[in-house]
Amino acid sequence: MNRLAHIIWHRLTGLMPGELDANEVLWLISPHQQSPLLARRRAMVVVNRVRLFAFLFAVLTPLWSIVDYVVFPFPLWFFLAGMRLVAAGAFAALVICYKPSGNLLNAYRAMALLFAIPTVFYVVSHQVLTSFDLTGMSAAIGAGYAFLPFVLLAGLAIFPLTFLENLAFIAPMLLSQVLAQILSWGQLNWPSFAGAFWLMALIAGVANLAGMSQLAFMVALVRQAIRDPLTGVHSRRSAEEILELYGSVANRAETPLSVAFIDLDNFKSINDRYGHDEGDRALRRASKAINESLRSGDILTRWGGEEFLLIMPNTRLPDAQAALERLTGQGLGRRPDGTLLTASVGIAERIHDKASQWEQLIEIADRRMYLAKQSGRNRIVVHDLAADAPQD
Ligand SMILES: Nc1nc2c(ncn2[C@@H]2O[C@H](COP(=O)(O)OP(=O)(O)OP(=O)(O)O)[C@@H](O)[C@H]2O)c(=O)[nH]1
Repeated sequence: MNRLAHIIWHRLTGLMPGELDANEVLWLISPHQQSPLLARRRAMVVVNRVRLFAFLFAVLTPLWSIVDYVVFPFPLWFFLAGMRLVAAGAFAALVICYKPSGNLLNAYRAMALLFAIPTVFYVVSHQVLTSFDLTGMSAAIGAGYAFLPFVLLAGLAIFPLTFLENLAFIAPMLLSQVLAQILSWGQLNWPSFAGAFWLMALIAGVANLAGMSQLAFMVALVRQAIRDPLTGVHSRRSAEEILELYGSVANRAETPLSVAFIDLDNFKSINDRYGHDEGDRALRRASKAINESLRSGDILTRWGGEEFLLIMPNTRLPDAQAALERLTGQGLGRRPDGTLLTASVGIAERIHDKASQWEQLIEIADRRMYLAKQSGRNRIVVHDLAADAPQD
């Protein structure tokens, strides 16, 4: 049974573009536990697309009044033109007020507003149009208003969203379609309503798949951009982005943020004695050993060469020190001669070290790491005085 489930899962994930691993496939279902850098990039893309859409709607919505003017009786045109102006104003406000901040909640809000404006427009215009007895060309144009929900649902396809995020947007749109029909209960034509609703559900399904497929490509691209190719841990560039993100969150929420510089000891001798390839393998073993002892939420990055930077959000200095003692106590893998690979570590914490900028925090941790080296290596330094005892 387990094997069957494994085969099915394997086949399904094989359908996904971008060669996602099992964890990443789950990221297509729900935003929960997505990497903060992916969430940040997604939030930027979503807000930028909301603004593009809103700009197009702000221009096109009032322009359509010209067509309405030709085909509709004056009172109906007047009412619809007023609504179009209000909607265009709301779209323009979205373009002006929303800037991509990298915050996913902010991006959801922008999307909800983008979709709420035409949804309200649709529900109200549907009411008004059904109260007029339209014939000929005006009836044909009036019927065109009923396509708005279809356009909205199809528009979801341009956003890189997870399955559940898409559902959260699709459900209210389908519900408002039902609501619009119920409000005009008298004229309800059940077969045509059921047909239209079925078509909407199909479009929603296709848009959901399109959004997830965009997200899959984005996950693969972000992974390539943020990972160090040798060890697979975060690269220095992404470390700086993470520090920027976590630093500002910690400053705002007044929460602790610890960073640890982990510099492998006497690494040059591995290269010199056993060759560069053996050195690479030792680096991979070290990053694996550190990764395995991390708590979820801690982020390991390769700062350069044989130097790693561990970012520990919401962690006070004594807790960070205890975590690093546990880690270095086990050794960071083995050297080719079988002895333990050790490291010199410098730790700094935002509140304890009064560092409001992440650059200061890095500087302090780096200085302490050099103190650890000077004091004989294989030790952890958490203050600006030389350490006196090795780890083992
Ligand atoms: N194999 C391999 N070696 C690397 C890589 N990046 C940096 N190095 C090597 O790491 C070594 C770092 O040497 P040093 O800075 O002298 O430091 P160390 O020998 O670890 O000595 P201490 O830091 O003082 O304990 C150099 O020989 C670099 O060539 C890499 O990606 N692969």
